[in-house]
Amino acid sequence: MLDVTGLGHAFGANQVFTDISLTVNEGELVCIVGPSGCGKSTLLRSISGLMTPKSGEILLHGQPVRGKVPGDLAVVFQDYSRSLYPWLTAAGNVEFPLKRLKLTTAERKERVREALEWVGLADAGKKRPRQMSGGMQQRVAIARALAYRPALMLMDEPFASVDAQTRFELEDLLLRVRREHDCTVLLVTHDIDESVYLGDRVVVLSRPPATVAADMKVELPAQRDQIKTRASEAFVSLRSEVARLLHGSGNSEENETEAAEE
Ligand SMILES: Nc1ncnc2c1ncn2[C@@H]1O[C@H](COP(=O)(O)OP(=O)(O)OP(=O)(O)O)[C@@H](O)[C@H]1O
Repeated sequence: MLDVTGLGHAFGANQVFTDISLTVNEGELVCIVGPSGCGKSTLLRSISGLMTPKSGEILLHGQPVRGKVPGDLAVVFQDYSRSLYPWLTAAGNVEFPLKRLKLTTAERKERVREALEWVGLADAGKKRPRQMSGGMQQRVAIARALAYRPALMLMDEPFASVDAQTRFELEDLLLRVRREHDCTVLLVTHDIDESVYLGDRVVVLSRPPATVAADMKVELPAQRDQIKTRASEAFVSLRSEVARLLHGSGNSEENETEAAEE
């Protein structure tokens, strides 16, 4: 569904990445991890058509994405406080992008109701962002993306701004919704454990100028559990491998500390 080939980008003299190639197949959840500054957000912005990279090609359903935002794509950013319209209710926020689609009012309302139900906010449709916790606001952002029914959902550190408990809940919510509704997801995270817990594959980027250091299949049962999965031998071994690759790429102190903890 998504084919990225030989992507390279520089901001002035700052070569961020060179020769990034990756694919995401229909129905897959692929996580990208990499050291700070290796261009993860730049890569997602390029795929979403918000910017044009200097070299390489991005094909979505075989069609090139070059500086135009594809219609069947949705993006969820880390910063929920800036991604929701504060003057709209939760339902209004979810409904807003649907106005671009050719739907009747009844169909639009039904999609909003359904998406809010998926994320456990069936009763919160009338609340405004300021009346909701951070975790609830991020659920609204996810509901908005899901209601749109994108062919591909891009998520840039979607759970980085919420507390640990909410993060676990939102991770499981993503896995459940994705299982039940067949979404294809490309998700960027700083968190090695999260990448292994969520991913069908983990793509590890090296430090800048970044390339793909590894593209690993996550051999864990599809049904995951925050306690059992994270304690399993397969999980521990995979996370060690990702940490080793990040460490091996000679990146930031943060990742070196993680690797040292193995
Ligand atoms: N609009 C811009 N203009 C100039 N430089 C930029 C711009 N956007 C990003 N950069 C630089 O490009 C590099 C990659 O940034 P990017 O945000 O894509 O990395 P990242 O891997 O997502 O980082 P982090 O993990 O810290 O969020 C950084 O050195 C950043 O300073």
